[in-house]
Amino acid sequence: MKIIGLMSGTSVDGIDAVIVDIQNGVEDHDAVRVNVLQFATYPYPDGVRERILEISAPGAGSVEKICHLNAYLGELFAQAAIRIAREAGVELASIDAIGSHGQTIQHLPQPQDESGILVRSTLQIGEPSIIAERTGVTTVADFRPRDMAAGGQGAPLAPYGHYLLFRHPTRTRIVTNIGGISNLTYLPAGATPDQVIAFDTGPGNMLIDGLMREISGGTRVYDENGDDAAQGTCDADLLRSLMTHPYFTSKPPKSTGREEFGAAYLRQIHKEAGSCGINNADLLRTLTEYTAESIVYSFKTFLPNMRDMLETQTIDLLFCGGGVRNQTLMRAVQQRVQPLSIASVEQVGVSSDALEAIVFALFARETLAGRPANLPNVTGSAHPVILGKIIPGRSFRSLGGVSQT
Ligand SMILES: Nc1ncnc2c1ncn2[C@@H]1O[C@H](COP(=O)(O)OP(=O)(O)OP(=O)(O)O)[C@@H](O)[C@H]1O
Ligand SMILES: CC(=O)N[C@H]1[C@@H]2OC[C@@H](O2)[C@@H](O)[C@@H]1O[C@H](C)C(=O)O
Repeated sequence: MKIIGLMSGTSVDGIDAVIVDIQNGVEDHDAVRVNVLQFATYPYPDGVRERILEISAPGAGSVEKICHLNAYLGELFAQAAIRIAREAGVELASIDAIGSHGQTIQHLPQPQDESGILVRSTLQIGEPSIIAERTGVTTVADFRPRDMAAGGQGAPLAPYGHYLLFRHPTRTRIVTNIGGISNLTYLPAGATPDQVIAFDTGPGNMLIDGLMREISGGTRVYDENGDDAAQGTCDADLLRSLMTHPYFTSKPPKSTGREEFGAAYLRQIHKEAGSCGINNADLLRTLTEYTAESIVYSFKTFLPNMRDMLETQTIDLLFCGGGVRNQTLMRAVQQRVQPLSIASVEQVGVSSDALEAIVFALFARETLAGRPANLPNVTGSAHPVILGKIIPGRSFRSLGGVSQT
């Protein structure tokens, strides 16, 4: 079956769109083989990123703006689906489903007490009704809230996709996605779903990107190849101080976002750096080392036998997401996991850039087949749940499936 996956992540750099062809029958989910027919990232039109960040910031988003952007992003996601199909030379009518993550504008996974009712919330926008209407294709979206309703963090969800795509009978693997936020999935050799450990490790490129925008007055949105950070020197005292952030020692299940590691946090870091007389180049290098340090700290703190496995090189460390292009960042990770050599997911045959969109294409299939795609031991939900909301397309048909437990 052919499915389109659509994703815009916490970097808010554009819409990742993929068309995958899944050869296996829908009942055969445990040995899924995904063939990527086409992948592209369609940048947001000018000014849209800023508008998304504005409505994501505390106190800044009016309900009108959110309501409008939900519909506008729905249009942009629909255009992305239509465009990727055209570029692949595939008729929309032959697409079985679209899985759309949408754009996270708020993620509040810590329960807030409302007179004894514990409320967790998360909001992804990019109206799926518009995607289904414009494409005629059954669209599955809004994957996170159901996991939250079952007591989970609603994130990270990709680990189930990582489990389907990367688990190995004899090799233990860690898949680390360095997007805006970084998240890892630990897959012990011969893993069963309940053995997967996964969580957000903290900042990915978010702080690096934020500082680059500031330094360049908005003309540069990331540190290309990590070249600027390579010119600076890490400030060991600031790095030590940053590593005292309570997120790192808090035990999984855990997930995070811009709320914790976004603009307000960067302002705080700036203040601290300023009072220590740290220049911009050194601050950029320090933030790059901080990102690497927090990722490797997570490996060593929360994953079993990590130190031994690094020593004996009996683990594959696979990286994906835009951060793999930042060579200074990847060198900083490499130095911290010696003697092991890190690799990209590309080395095991999966596109690093397309991976998150592929995962949401897979999730659409799981939902339409009536199968849960959350991992309760990862998100903390009370039980497995079928994720998402289904907007029927023109020739909607249920793929059958099992009832939820
Ligand atoms: N050539 C490059 N050099 C350095 N960094 C790069 C390069 N290309 C991309 N990046 C980084 O990767 C980021 C985008 O990564 P990605 O698309 O994986 O993030 P995302 O999917 O939006 O985030 P998340 O996974 O947190 O939802 C950019 O914002 C930038 O920081
Ligand atoms: C709330 C939200 O959108 N979280 C994203 C973000 O980007 C990376 C990390 O933080 C992860 O928790 C998640 O995305 C991936 C796709 C996930 O759910 O696994």
